[in-house]
Amino acid sequence: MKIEKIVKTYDGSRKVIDNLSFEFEKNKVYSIFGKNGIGKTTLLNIISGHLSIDEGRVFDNDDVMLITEHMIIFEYITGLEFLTLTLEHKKKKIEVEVINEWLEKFEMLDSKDMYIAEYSAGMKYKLMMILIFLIKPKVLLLDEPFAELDILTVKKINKEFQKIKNEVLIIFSTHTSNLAFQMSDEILYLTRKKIYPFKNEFHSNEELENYIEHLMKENEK
Ligand SMILES: Nc1ncnc2c1ncn2[C@@H]1O[C@H](COP(=O)(O)OP(=O)(O)OP(=O)(O)O)[C@@H](O)[C@H]1O
Repeated sequence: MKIEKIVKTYDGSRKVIDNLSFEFEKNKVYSIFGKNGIGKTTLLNIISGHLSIDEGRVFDNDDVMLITEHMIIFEYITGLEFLTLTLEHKKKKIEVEVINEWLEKFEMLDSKDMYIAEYSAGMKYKLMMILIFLIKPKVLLLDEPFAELDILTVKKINKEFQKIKNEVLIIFSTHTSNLAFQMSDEILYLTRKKIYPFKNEFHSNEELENYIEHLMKENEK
C-alpha cells in the first residue's frame, strides 16, 4: 500500500497534510506517532477512503478496515448476529465452529447471545477484533486502539497480529509508547510534510519514549 503526494486541506484552505508520500511494506506492523493535531486520524481516514483528498493518490487500499475509538456498531442485535450478518454482507463463508473458537479465545462465548447494547466498551472492542481476525482484510487501520482493553487481551491481540501480519498490513496510531514498543516492527513519526520511519530496535520502552520525545522537540525548532 502506498500514499503518493497527498495534500489535504480542511475548510478550503487549512493545509493539514502537505505533499506526503510513503510506501508501506507487507509483513510489518506499523505504529504512527505524532503530536496532537498533526494529522494521524486524518491520514488513517484518507487511507481508508473515508476522507477525500485535494491532491495525490492512495494505492492498493481496496480492502481496508478502520477501527476507531468511537465505532458505531449496531446495538440491538446480539454479538453473534453482528458477526454472522457482517460476514454474510462481506460474502465470507466461515463455519460456526470457527466463529465460536474466536469468541472463546476472547472470552466472549458466554455473551455472544447478549444484545450489543448490554456490552461494555471493552466487549464491543473485542467483538470488532474477532471480526477482524475472521475477515482478515488486506489492510487494517486502528486509530488509538486498545484503551478499553485489559493487558491480557492486548497481549492476545498482539500474538494474533504477529501471526497474520504476512497477510494483513497493520497500521495503528498511538500516543502510548509501550504499545508501539511491544507491537510494532516499525515506528512512523508523522509531521505535516513527511513520515520519518524507524525500526523498533529499542531495548526498552523508556528508550523508545526518549527517542520520540527527542523527535518532537526537534520538530518544534
Ligand atoms: N472535520 C474537520 N474539520 C476541520 N478541521 C479538522 C477536522 N478534523 C480534523 N481537523 C484538523 O486537522 C488537524 C489534524 O487533526 P487529526 O485529528 O487528524 O490529528 P491527530 O494527529 O489525530 O490528533 P490527536 O493526536 O490529537 O488525536 C487538526 O488541526 C484538526 O483541527
